Amino acid sequence: MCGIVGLHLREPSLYPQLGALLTDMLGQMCDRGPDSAGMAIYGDRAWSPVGESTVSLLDCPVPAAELAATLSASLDTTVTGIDLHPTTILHGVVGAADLAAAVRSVVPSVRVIGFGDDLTVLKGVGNPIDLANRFGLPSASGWQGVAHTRMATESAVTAEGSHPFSVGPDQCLVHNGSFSNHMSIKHQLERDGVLFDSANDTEVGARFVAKQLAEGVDLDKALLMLNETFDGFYTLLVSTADSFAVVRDAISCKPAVIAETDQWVAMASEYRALANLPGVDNARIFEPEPEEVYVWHR
Ligand SMILES: NC(=O)CC[C@H](N)C(=O)O
Repeated sequence: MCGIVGLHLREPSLYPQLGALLTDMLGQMCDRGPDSAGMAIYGDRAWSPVGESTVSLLDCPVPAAELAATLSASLDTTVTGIDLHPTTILHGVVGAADLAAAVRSVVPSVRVIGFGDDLTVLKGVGNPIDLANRFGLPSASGWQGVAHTRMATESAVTAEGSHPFSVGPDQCLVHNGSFSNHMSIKHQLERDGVLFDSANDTEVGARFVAKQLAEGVDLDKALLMLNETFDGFYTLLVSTADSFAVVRDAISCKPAVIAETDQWVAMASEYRALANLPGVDNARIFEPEPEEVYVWHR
């Protein structure tokens, strides 16, 4: 199983409702992955203020305020820290990659689970709705959000094994299914210098896409390349700083439904997660075709 939900808002008047809408969608998918979950929000101005970058961390051994004070001194700018156990969020007027590098030099054991100009990633072990409420997801705002409930197939039930995998700037990938040739692709990526954080098969897909994007390949092409390279079962939802994309394998046994209106584009593993969205009765609703790449841009 595993449950995927995602919402790309076109209508700015809906931005304040993003977190509430996404929480409702996530709640419908709890039974597809009740043990751990994760979510990514683009554009929440408390977590990702305009003009600042944001870095999301997992299992940070230092209180957020203490780490922020240390980083503020070393980077000579104001860094703000927010504790959302087991996730920590930091934001400041410094490049996202520089902030992440500074964090790693202060706390080498920490795991960076997301970084960018607009993106906050939150992950944990436990009931997905309990986690969402603990993180404050229902009151989050923004223009795009993704959430995932995990039923582990390829690695242990841990916070770092939960999705989204966010390994490039403002990028996220969530997956329902399992890749069957991920170890050989992982070894090839490692030979190319790519480093991994977990034993999870989905991380290999995320690293593969991030590598293509870093090399200047566009998202459509990167997902076509993923189709050509990865075997196994997958429905993937991939998001970037300006895009929202869905792709499935050739057999497409992992469910997916897309709904689209003038105000939003939404995707979920099952229709019931879309049923409460405003205006869904007038949405264009369809199941994505096998090996077809669907991309919407902001
Ligand atoms: N049930 C799933 O879809 C699992 C997704 C992925 N293979 C994982 O282990 O995290």
